[in-house]
Amino acid sequence: MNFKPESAPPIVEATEIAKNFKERNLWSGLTFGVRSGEMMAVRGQSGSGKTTLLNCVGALESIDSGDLIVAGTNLGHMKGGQRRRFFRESVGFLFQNYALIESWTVDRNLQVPLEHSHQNKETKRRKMLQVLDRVGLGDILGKAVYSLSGGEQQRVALARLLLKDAQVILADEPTSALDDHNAGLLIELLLEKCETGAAVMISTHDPRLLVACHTELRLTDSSLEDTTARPVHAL
Ligand SMILES: Nc1ncnc2c1ncn2[C@@H]1O[C@H](COP(=O)(O)OP(=O)(O)OP(=O)(O)O)[C@@H](O)[C@H]1O
Repeated sequence: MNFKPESAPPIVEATEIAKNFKERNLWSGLTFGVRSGEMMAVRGQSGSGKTTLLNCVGALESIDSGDLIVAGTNLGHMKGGQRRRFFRESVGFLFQNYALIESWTVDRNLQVPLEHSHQNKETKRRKMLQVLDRVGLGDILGKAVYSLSGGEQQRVALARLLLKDAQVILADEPTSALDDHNAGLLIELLLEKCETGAAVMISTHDPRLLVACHTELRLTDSSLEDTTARPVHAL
């Protein structure tokens, strides 16, 4: 793919950021950047704070010190309501547990990213069917999410992500329930998001996904040893 690290503008800029839970320092001194068109893998053992880092970049949680600028906005200075708006407008998040509302239909879940769009009902329905098709699902708009398999639910979550025009895409272990075919599809779709200018950060151990990432950030659990993080330009 045509990723040009030097020429692309930074979308995520973290400088000496730290996160604590009570007396425990999860990570500190974390400095990295993710540029438009770049896909970064976030690695580290269980409990090293990968999900928390994605949550901070997505403004779902706050950092305790340092500067975190995402899509031109300094997240350190934001209050709760502003954070929620920032998340809604600028972030696409593929959650580990999919974050679909299980009692709702697929249609109602896919309406969420289109809520503030002025398109008419028929256009929205056509878009929803298009993204379902992209992830290999047919017209399942009327089905309740709880009636779908884990892999199908994960693909509905991916379809919802595709409907959102976000500058920052965050994905938490997105291939965990996917077979090789669907993992390949997910990688292809995330790289397409990169090509349209998004910055992508993925928490993953999956070698299928790691080889597709342009850069890598490693976290170590600071309760076990010193926290270090280093961006590695792998390609
Ligand atoms: N809101 C919270 N309050 C207190 N501790 C928390 C909170 N959120 C996460 N933690 C703790 O912070 C640590 C890091 O959690 P996190 O989920 O970010 O790690 P992770 O690297 O994504 O782990 P895994 O690979 O197992 O998903 C864990 O020990 C977790 O219990």
